Amino acid sequence: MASGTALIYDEEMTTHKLLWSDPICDIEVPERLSSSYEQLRSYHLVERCVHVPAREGSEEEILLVHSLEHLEVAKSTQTMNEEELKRVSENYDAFFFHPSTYRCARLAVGATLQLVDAVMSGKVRNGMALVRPPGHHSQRNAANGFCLFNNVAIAAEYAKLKYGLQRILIVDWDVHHGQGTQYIFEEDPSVLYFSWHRYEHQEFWPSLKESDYDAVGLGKGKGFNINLPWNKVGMGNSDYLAAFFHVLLPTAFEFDPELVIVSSGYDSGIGDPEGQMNATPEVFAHLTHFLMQLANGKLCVILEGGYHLKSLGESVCMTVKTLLGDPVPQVSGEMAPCLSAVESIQNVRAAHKPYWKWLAYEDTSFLQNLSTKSHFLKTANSNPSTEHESKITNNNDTVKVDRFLELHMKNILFPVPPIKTATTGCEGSEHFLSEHVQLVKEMDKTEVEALVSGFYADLVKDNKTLLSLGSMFVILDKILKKEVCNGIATSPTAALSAAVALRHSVRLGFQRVLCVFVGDMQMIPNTEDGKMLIINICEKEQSGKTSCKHYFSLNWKEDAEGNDFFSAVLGFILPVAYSYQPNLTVIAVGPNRNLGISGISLLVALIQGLAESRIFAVIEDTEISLMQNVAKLLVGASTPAFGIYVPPTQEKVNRIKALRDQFQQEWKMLQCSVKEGI
Ligand SMILES: CC(O)(O)NCCCCNCCCN
Ligand SMILES: [Zn+2]
Repeated sequence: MASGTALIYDEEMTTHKLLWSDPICDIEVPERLSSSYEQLRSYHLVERCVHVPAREGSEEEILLVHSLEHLEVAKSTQTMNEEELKRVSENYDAFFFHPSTYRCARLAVGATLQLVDAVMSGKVRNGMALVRPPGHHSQRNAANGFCLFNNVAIAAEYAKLKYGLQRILIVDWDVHHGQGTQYIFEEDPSVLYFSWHRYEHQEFWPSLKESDYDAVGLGKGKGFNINLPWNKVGMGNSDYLAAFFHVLLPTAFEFDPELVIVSSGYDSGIGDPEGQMNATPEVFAHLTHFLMQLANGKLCVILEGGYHLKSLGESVCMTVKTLLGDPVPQVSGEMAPCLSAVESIQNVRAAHKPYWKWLAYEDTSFLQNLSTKSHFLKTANSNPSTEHESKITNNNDTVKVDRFLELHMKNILFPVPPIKTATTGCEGSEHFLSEHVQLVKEMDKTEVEALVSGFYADLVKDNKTLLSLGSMFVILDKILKKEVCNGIATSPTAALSAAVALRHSVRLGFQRVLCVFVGDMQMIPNTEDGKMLIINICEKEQSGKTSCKHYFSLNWKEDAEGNDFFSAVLGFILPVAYSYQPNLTVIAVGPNRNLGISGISLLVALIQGLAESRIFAVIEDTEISLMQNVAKLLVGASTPAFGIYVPPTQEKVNRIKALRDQFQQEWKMLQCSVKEGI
């Protein structure tokens, strides 16, 4: 199994720079690259990565996407003087040439391809390339928006050719629409292009009609181009996460890419003069973590934009930290997407309904047909309360943003726990022990009895249960003290152990404990006014207990053909969990589980984004192979395998929709449509 994270950086790419005054292009400065690299060094992240050198992209590789004419024009600029450079630059929208631009652009292409090779050859699992000039605006025959060659588009064509790939996902989280990439793959069903971008109803650059949500691709490519326009500035963490839960991730898992490439622009982050958005650097750790669950972890992150140096640097570090497998920091801010964001999410889901199975039963019926887009213009003048009040009044106040970020990042970059996973010497653990795993000693009986005496004492009869509780307490303590990141234990009665673990965690001081219980829960602890939130995934309604704000019973029967649990995890469990913002997650699998190992693995993999990846897993001791799968995921030893994708049935979609409709006011991350008339 490939491991390791590549970092590609060559300071020669800092020689390209603007030689004359141009208020549009003067933000694309060489320091974008050097200060990002310095930030990575200051957090000791460079030394943890595998260094892969850049190289020059060849002319042949550039011609995979660009015309010979475009290549020749670019090549001819190397020997031009400033006046000639200025004249050539004026042929393009927002581009500048320097005598070294051509060389730098070829290095940017080559660095990108080096990263694709390192990942596809298994030399590393994933990686990041810090490159400039960026690429996603450049087109077959034109430079545009600071971009000369389309690095990411060339990488996709290169990967198809060299590795015979048939499904590549490009995620473009830059705040500008990568229209170049869209044009290149518009008719190509083997490349799924997703972009969100500041749009403001076509007001914002590049102000194209084809950047709107109804540009779904052409011909055979229909459905493989996804545009999510942001029609207001000030979008934040919750808007970005909602876009992943309700648009990108369900589509990405159905598409099942063999490789994921990110057009990683950080001008969608707070403080950036171009984006004017509010998302804080740690959100990129979450976005990266989600994409690492696709394509067996094969993820190539390529720098695009990002013009506030401090915001850019912090976001780059959050991305690389996550690629390295570090715990994902708690995401800040109110977990409630704004009305405008939900509208855009609803529109793009409606536009793509004809092309994706996961959307087949989502009813977008009450939407008027898409031609009457004016229907949603009503929020163009919506009352400000439903939009995010922008934390930073104007992003141009760089010093103010620097200070905000200084404070904000202080309590985020916690020390990485020395050990990933603690476990007892339980059945089957010998298979995954490594330097990342710590065996915990048993607790002695009297100590356990003392701890359990408060409650459930009558339930704890036999020695075996007592001992399993003992090791559980030791693991929980280590997680609480942040000596380990997560832990796993087996139990003869997982339901009892989970209940005891929940009570113990609350008593130890965890304020919000999320418990996801798979199987027959037998006993349901009371959720103590919100200190716990329980999601029970069971085969049948628990006797009498109906769902309420802090207790959900989600009926689910594993599909015989494969894994149909994606819609439940992405459309319900994660939105509720992110709304709740737990500081500990307990995952328990009881007897007669109703989910396959791949469904449970998906749940464990995705839920690691919560509670700073603090997870305690307790598994019924009869489930040896499940235990090993979960343990490997917690250690980070294996890239996830989630089985054969099966779309949800109408009945299952309706069950999730019913829960969503019922609880979307309590847990606002569930929102993915605006009801008529409110
Ligand atoms: C890589 C990137 O997406 O960050 N390039 C952004 C280019 C912004 C150009 N702005 C032109 C404004 C004209 N009024
Ligand atoms: Zn951009």
